[in-house]
Amino acid sequence: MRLYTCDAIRRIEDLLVDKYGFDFFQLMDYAGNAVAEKVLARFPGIKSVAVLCGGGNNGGDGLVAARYLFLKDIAVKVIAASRFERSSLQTMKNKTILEKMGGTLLTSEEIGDTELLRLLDESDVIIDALLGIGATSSPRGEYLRLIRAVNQSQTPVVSIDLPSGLDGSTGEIMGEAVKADITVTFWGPKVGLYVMPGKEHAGEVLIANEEFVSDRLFPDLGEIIKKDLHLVSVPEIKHLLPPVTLSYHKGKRGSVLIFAGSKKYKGAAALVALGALRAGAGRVILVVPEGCLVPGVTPETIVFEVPSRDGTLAADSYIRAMDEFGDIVSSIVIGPGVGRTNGVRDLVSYIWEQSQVPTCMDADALYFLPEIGEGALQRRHDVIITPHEGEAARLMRSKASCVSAKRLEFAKSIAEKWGTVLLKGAGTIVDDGNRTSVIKDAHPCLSVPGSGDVLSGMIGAFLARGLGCYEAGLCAACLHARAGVSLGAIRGNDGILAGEIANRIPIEIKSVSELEREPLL
Ligand SMILES: NC(=O)C1=CN([C@@H]2O[C@H](COP(=O)(O)OP(=O)(O)OC[C@H]3O[C@@H](n4cnc5c(N)ncnc54)[C@H](O)[C@@H]3O)[C@@H](O)[C@H]2O)[C@@H](O)CC1
Ligand SMILES: Nc1ncnc2c1ncn2[C@@H]1O[C@H](COP(=O)(O)OP(=O)(O)O)[C@@H](O)[C@H]1O
Ligand SMILES: [K+]
Repeated sequence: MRLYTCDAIRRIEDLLVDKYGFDFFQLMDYAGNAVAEKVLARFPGIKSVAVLCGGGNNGGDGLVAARYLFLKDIAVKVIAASRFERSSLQTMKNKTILEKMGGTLLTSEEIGDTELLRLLDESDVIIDALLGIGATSSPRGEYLRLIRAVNQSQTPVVSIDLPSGLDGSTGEIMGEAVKADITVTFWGPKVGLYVMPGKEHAGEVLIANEEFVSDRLFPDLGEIIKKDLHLVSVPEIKHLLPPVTLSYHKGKRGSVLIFAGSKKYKGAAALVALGALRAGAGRVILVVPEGCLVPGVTPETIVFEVPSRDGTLAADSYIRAMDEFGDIVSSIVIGPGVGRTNGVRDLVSYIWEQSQVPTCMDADALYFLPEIGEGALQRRHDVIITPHEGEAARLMRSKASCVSAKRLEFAKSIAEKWGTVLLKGAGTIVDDGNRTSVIKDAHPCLSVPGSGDVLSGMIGAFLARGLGCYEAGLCAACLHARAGVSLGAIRGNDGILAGEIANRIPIEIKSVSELEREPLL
C-alpha cells in the first residue's frame, strides 16, 4: 500500500481544488464531517466532547467536527489554543458558523490548569485538532500546554489527521505529541502514523475520504507520491511467496547454512533452525562449535559440529562447512548466539569479504561489522542485516535513543552503507537503499527472547527459496508480525515462546496463499 508524505497530501489537496474545482471550505467540511461520523460510530451514546483547536486548518477541521456533533445534541466545548486572528478564510468561516449556532468556544489562555484538566476529564471524548500537517517545529505556548493536558487526562482521545506534534512524514515526535487512542486521517495513510514512535502515538488509524485519491481521479498519482515507500501487510507479500507445486522437492526449497550458538548461548541455534524449517526451507544445516550440544534442536535439522575456539566458531568453520555442503547451500544465516570472540570476528569478516552466498547477518555478527567497515568496506547487495535499535546504534556509532527517534533516517543510512537492512521493533522497516517498506502489523507479544532468532531463520529460508534480500526481509517480517498478532489475540501480551512464533508460521503462510487479492507492491 502506498504511504503518503505530508508534501504529497498537500499536492493532492491542491489538485482537488485546481483540477476538480473543490474549494477548501468544502474539503474542510468533508474532513470534519468524517471525524464526527467516526467519533459517533466508535463512541455511541456519548454526551459531551471537548474539541481542542489550533489556529490552522487542522483547528478548522475541529470546528467542523464540533458543529456536526453539536447538531447531534452532544454538549461540545471548543477549547482554542489560538484566537484565530491569522486563520484561513475557511477556518474563520467555520468558527463564525459555530458561534452563531450557539456553540461554546473557549480560549485556553483564559482557563487555568486545574480547570482545563477538569474540562477534559469530564468530557466523554477529546478531539485533538491542534496541529496537523502544517506543524514544522516543536509545539510551543498554549499548544504545548494543551498537549500535556490531553496526555494527562484519562479521557479517550481522537486526533484529527495526526496526533498534534507528530511529523506526519517521518513518525518523529517534534518535542512532545498527543498520545491518541484513534487517529482519523484524510485521503490516505501518512508515513508518520505507521513508523515508531508515531505509530504508538497514533493509536488505531482510520482513513477517511480515501476514495478521492484513486488512480482514476489522479492518473499521475505515481508522480505525486514517493513510489519507493510502502506499507506492507499480508496482501502485499502474496505475490512474493514462492509457489509450491506438486513437483516440488526439498532441493527446490533451497538449503540454509546456519552459523549460530556457542558454549554460552546454545538455544539460539535451535530457534534459528526452527524458524528456517517453519518458513519452508528444504535443508537446514546448523554449524555449531564442537561440544556445544544444542538443546531442543529438531531432528529435521542437520547438525554439523566444527572445532571450537574458546567455545565459539572460528573462520575455518565456514571453509569446513562449505567443503561439506557447498554444493547445496543457497543461503547463510550467521549471528544468533555466536558470541563475540576473535574467532567469530574472523568468521564474520571472512563471510562478508569472501562469500558469494546470500546471507542474513544478525545479533553478534552485527557487533563486528563496524570493525570490518574500518577497512575497505564493500556494500553487499546480497546481505541483509537485521539489527534492533541498540545494534543499529552501534553500527552507526550513535545511541539507541537516537535510532528510536529517527527510525526511517537510520534505516536508510544503514542500508546505504552496508546492504539491505531490517530494523526490528514495532513498525519494522525494511530498506535496501532505494526502497523502503514499513510493516503494518505488530504485536508486543513478539518482544520475547529468541523471537529475533526465529526471524533470522525465516529470512534464511526465503533467501534459500530464491527471494532477494529486500523481498525475503518483507516476507519474513510480515509473517513474523502476523504470527504475533494471531498469537497475541488468543494469548495476550505475555509469555509467548519464540518457538511458538515459529510454529505459527505455516498457518500464516497458508492464510496468505489463500488471499484472493494480489495487489502489486
Ligand atoms: N489544505 C486542505 O485543503 C485541507 C487541510 N485540512 C487540514 O488542515 C491541516 C493542515 O492545516 P495547516 O496547513 O493550516 O496547518 P496546521 O493546522 O496543521 O498547523 C498550522 C497552525 O499551527 C500553528 N503552529 C504551527 N507550528 C506550531 C508550533 N510548533 N507550535 C505552535 N503553533 C504552531 C500555526 O501558527 C498555524 O496556526 C491538515 O492536517 C488537515 O487537518 C483539511 O481541512 C482538509 C483540507
Ligand atoms: N513491541 C513489539 N512490537 C512488535 N514487534 C516486536 C516488538 N518487540 C520486538 N518485536 C519483534 O521481535 C523480534 C525481536 O528480535 P530481537 O530483539 O533480536 O530478539 P532476540 O535477540 O531475543 O531474538 C523482532 O522481530 C522485533 O521486530
Ligand atoms: K491533530
